Amino acid sequence: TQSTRPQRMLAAVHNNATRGDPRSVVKAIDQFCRQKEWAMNIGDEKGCILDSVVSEVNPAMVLELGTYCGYSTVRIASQLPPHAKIITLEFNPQNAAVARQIIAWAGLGEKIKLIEGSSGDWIPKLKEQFGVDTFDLVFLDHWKDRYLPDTKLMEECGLLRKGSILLADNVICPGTPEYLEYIRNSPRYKSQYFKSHLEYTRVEDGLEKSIFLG
Ligand SMILES: O=c1[nH]cnc2c(O)cc(-c3ccc(F)cc3)c(-c3ccc(F)cc3)c12
Ligand SMILES: [Mg+2]
Repeated sequence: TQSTRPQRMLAAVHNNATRGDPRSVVKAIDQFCRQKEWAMNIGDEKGCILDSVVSEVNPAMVLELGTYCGYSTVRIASQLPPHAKIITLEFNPQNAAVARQIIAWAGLGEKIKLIEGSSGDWIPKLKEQFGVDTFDLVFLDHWKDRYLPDTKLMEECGLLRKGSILLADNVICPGTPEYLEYIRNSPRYKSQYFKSHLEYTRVEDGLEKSIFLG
């Protein structure tokens, strides 16, 4: 039967990355996406901006909305201090199955909790189910129409504290106009735009970094 793109990406990781070496997993995926098949990982150019935000925040608790195949999950987790954790939500079971194997290959299973399901369902359950207090960093990379409702949901569920950082992918391509309008005009956030390009292309895209002011 026909393989899927995520399955071919996983094969590229098994064939080209060293087990237990997260940077080689990231490199193998970027190589696959540049040379073989485009895929919607954040990629290396926006990935470097992600890396700099992660190292600046040095988070103990991270929430990622949208795992896909685990590229950014691995990229973030490889930079976390010991005992720090990332919870990542993925809606698509096929993507989640591939992400679990890519995360395992990178050797980061201890730092990463992958939850299958919708962000709207799971965000209200994170405190009771996983003993989460607040998140130091949230990476929004799931579905453009969910960025704003999920941000409001995180506020309502008390998952953000003064100083929590939200980093949102794709605010230009495909674009998240309602989210940008809210976050840039709300007195409860201070935002900054990082201009970049859509992964593996020359199309403009960017990341929006926002600090929750409480
Ligand atoms: O959905 C996305 N979630 C998280 N990151 C994404 C990303 O980094 C890129 C894209 C993207 C795909 C194709 C294209 F031409 C331009 C942008 C998408 C996306 C957008 C609309 C779609 F219909 C399906 C995928 C996502
Ligand atoms: Mg994205």
